[in-house]
Amino acid sequence: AEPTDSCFSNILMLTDSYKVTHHRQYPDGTTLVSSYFESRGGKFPEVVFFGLQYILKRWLCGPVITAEKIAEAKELYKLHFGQDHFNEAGWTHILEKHGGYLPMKIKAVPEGSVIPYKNVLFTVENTDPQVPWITNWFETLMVQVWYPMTVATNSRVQKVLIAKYLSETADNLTGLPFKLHDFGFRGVSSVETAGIGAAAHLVNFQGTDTIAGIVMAKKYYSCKMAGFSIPAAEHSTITTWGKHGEREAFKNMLDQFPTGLVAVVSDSFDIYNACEKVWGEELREQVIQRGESGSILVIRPDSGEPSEVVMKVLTILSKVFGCSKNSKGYKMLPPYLRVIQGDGVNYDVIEQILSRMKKLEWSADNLTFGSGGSLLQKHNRDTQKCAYKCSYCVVDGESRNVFKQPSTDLGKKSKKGQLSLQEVDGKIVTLEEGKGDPNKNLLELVYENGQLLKDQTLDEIRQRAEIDLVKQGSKN
Ligand SMILES: O=C1OCCC/C1=C\Nc1ccccc1
Repeated sequence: AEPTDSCFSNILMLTDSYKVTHHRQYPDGTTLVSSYFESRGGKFPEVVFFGLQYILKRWLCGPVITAEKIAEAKELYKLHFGQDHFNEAGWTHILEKHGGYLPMKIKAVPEGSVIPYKNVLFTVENTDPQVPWITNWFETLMVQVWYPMTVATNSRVQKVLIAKYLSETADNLTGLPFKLHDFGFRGVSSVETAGIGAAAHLVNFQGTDTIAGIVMAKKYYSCKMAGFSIPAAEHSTITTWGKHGEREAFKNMLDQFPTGLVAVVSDSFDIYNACEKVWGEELREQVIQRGESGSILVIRPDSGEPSEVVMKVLTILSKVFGCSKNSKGYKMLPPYLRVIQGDGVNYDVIEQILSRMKKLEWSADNLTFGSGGSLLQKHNRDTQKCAYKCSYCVVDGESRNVFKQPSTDLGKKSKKGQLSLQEVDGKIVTLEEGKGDPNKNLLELVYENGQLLKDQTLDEIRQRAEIDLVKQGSKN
């Protein structure tokens, strides 16, 4: 566990209140509770599993239980419930017998795996028969994996979409990793959310402005530099030059960043005038001359109906700077000029823009997208119906397959018995009631008794999550 200055450093207080009372609710003689996590369904038919390793490393590894934390929790729950419900004896047992390490075992599918929903993604069980209630104590923290998993899933679906249009209208897919840039830091609910959400996007892409994600990927996924960005203007660095200062402001951008890529938001007053008169006439020569060193100006609209604005900007720019046809016969701006659309972007808007560009014979390679709230925040646990349920237990030595099957919603039916994830006839399926072959279980032991047994890197995770580029390419 990392030295936290946060007030959330006592995991005895990082659970739902009702769970504090659950040790008294299991049948006497219960020695094992085994639970599992799945996406029961939802928006995307297959999910990218990502983010459990962060939760394990952040909260569950090492001697996380101490006498001080037990005392602090005991006091808090006495006030919270008005009675003594906190299981002081149980946690003291873990402290004394296990040195504060959690007697728990977790098997999970490798991170970055792309798994059809309705499949077990990880299983949890207690390793000390005296504390079976520990399995579901940590449901609260571990189910938060819904967030990075859903962000990675949604981000990947957009990668497949953009790859499709690139394979149809671009010379190659080289630019794909940078075609969806993370703009979401300010739009999420916390710095931690930004970190894990941005890291989830970086499973699929390499363009980000959410620095928290870089830090997260470095610290928890052994990735030295997970994402990249470029010098870019914001409205204040343009508008401070005055209503009639846009030319100076734009020229300053070219002067301050004479080589490489530079992005300039150009809609402060009139994006079309900015493209035609300022970039296209007043600064035209400098833009072209800059291109001689391979440098690129990225013009950024930031308002208006996205597909209409992008098309008008492309049309104006091609009029003043010219354009050529690529190997697929689609129009390309000169190599020193590109466009980035970062306003109102989501899956449907990307589809709308790229299909309209294709119809008007423009290559998708002219454009990059930025996405914020839709990429990192516009999700909830129900988007992929993520749930954690007990499927197996042992009471007085007797094994029991456990399940729920609500007559009022069979979609909430849970899996029974000991589960394993296996490939059967090329399909990934979940085998229930102990029917799986332990040697073919895709779930791997990642955590046992406070130790992380598998330390996965972002690099390997990216490979696992890679989309089928060949299939995309072959579509043209
Ligand atoms: O507009 C924004 O909102 C908030 C996040 C950053 C941001 C823009 N950044 C950027 C980076 C690279 C090229 C162009 C823009």
